[in-house]
Amino acid sequence: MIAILGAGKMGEALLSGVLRAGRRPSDLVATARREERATLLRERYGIEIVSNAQAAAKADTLVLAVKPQDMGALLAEVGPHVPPGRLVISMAAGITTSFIEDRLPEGTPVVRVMSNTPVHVDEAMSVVSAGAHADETHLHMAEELLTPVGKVLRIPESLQDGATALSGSGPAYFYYLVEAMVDAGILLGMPRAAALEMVIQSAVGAAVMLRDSGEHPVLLREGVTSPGGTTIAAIRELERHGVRAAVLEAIEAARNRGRELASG
Ligand SMILES: NC(=O)C1=CN([C@@H]2O[C@H](COP(=O)(O)OP(=O)(O)OC[C@H]3O[C@@H](n4cnc5c(N)ncnc54)[C@H](O)[C@@H]3O)[C@@H](O)[C@H]2O)C=CC1
Ligand SMILES: O=C(O)[C@@H]1CCC=N1
Repeated sequence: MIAILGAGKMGEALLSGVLRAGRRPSDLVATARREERATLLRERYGIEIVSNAQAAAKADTLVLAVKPQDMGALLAEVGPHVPPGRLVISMAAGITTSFIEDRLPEGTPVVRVMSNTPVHVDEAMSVVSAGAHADETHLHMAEELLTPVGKVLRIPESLQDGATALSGSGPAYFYYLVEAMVDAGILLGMPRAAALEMVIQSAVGAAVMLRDSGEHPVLLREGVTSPGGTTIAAIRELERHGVRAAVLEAIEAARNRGRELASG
């Protein structure tokens, strides 16, 4: 049995993905802080909503899906109820496996995961790292849980904060660019709906070519950039405004913020 502790946005997305992948609602339990949330999850997925202590006691795999700031309190609550040897999977940004291990019974296997919101459409990017007591079997169990909702990559834990900045937050950067491009369409006199459709389809087309062509992004961009044409006029402005440096600094700032989260 899998328990999702703190089934908010990410926890619910994983929960629904696991059910789409064919697990039965009776194989899952979840916990929620508010009663309305518990009722909604029960009605939407037909799963049992229990207390954190009950979930910790009955599940073989515990998925911790609360915000980093709530992790200390959650572990203090469930720590005494986790039987030895249970697999604990954390989805939280910044929280290290040692932070979790220190608050659970000695020897608890912990796998740290960073996923992203495309879990909703089975296109997530998830990265996994083993804690001190997690072995191949535990990594494999985490991968089995996450593979139905997208791609999974193993990385050393030292790269987890970087992965959080790159792929955990990644969808937000693309949405931000889409917003800005739609604004540009409005500036050029287009109706908002038309601008949105043009930008979204361009994003989808570009993403599919990136994923399926095997070409490096530089070559794909060169394919769009005609000598003396329109694209290079835009690229010159992006370069002049330092967009590449801004992206590097933004993602580094996200990585640094991740490092701060474990300390509260
Ligand atoms: N939103 C995102 O794009 C991503 C979030 N994450 C990570 O996933 C985790 C969850 O994030 P979200 O789903 O966005 O947050 P959220 O706020 O939607 O979900 C957390 C849920 O936990 C509940 N909760 C808090 N303490 C609890 C407790 N003691 N017992 C039971 N329930 C409790 C809250 O009421 C809330 O419903 C975070 O640690 C975040 O760093 C990871 C990747 C992407
Ligand atoms: O913004 C955040 O802290 C979370 C972690 C990765 C994406 N969202």
